[in-house]
Amino acid sequence: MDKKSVLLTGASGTVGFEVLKQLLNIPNLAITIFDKKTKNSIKKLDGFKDKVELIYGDITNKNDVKKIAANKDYVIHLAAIIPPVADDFPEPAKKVNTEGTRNLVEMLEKHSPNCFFIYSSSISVYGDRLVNPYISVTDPLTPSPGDEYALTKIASEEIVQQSKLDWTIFRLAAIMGGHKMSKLMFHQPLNTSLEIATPQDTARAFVKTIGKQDALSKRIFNLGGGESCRIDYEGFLERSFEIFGLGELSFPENAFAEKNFHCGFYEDGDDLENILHFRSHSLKDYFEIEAEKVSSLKKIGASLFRKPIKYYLLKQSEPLEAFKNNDKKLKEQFFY
Ligand SMILES: O=c1ccn([C@@H]2O[C@H](COP(=O)(O)OP(=O)(O)O[C@H]3O[C@H](CO)[C@@H](O)[C@H](O)[C@H]3O)[C@@H](O)[C@H]2O)c(=O)[nH]1
Repeated sequence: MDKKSVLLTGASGTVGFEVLKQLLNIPNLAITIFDKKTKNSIKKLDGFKDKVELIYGDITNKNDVKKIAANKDYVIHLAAIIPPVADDFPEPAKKVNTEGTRNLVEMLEKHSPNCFFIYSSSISVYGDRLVNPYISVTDPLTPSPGDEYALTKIASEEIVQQSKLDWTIFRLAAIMGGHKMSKLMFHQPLNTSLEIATPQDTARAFVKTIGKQDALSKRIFNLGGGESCRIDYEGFLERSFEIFGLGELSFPENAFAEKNFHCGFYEDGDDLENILHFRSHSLKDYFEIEAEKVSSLKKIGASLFRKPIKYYLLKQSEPLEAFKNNDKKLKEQFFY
């Protein structure tokens, strides 16, 4: 059998690193990985040097991208700046997410015109779906105000769809596991309908695109964990706090936003599952995996320092800050 050649960008990321590990289990693949050179990427990727072609570089730099663009059969493009950084620094996010995608697409059009381009977009493109949480790919793209990241993903989707390459786009649901807790936890309204997917299942979808080009070609899919991965955000946080030893979810009124975030249930999420069969985790599995990561010592520590930890978390709540400062604009953004 012919050796197929795969390029993976963003290989040290939460999803990317899982993709890398799974790609290595597939026979007859020549794998090239590309990532920004950082302490984290060096730590995670250098050990794979003898198994893959490892190239560090800047996705926005034409010379760097030229080095990885030739003779590829599959390109899994994950390199991106994600929230909260993307929303705090919209210009770099636009440059990396949108212009980086344009750069990569243009180089591939020249040097690998027959490759299959697999792009990772996000559920954030649908915006606030509190009222109508069942989401389909044909729904309007109406990002929440201030969601700069979603705008970069919408612009990139357009670049991909208008390219001369063959492509597929996956709009990723809430990927849970592997990300650090951030101020974003307070941007999500507690009554949000949440469908998660683990990084492992998400990665499996990307890896299983290999050999499935015909079924995926020029189509956009919602990628989520399915019915067994659904919960409301409050329930999700309650169980997470329990696992970490943080006790009850006891935050004051106005700590959490009431609107203008994203997430929902993917009504047509089974379309991708029926083609790729990538799901293996339910919510129960997710919580078990997370619980295993928390050592008894960590859990005891968290129970002892529950109060200061929650105080520290609460300090990051922008909705509460907006309320306290009576910041009209932000209050309108976060509350009814
Ligand atoms: O200029 C940059 C900035 C980031 N990266 C890399 O991009 C990856 C991003 O990973 P991470 O921040 O962990 O994001 P994930 O949660 O894995 O994000 C995945 O899922 C998102 C949707 O949930 C998509 O938007 C992203 O493209 C996709 O990588 C990492 O390897 C970064 O080093 C670059 O290569 N160049």
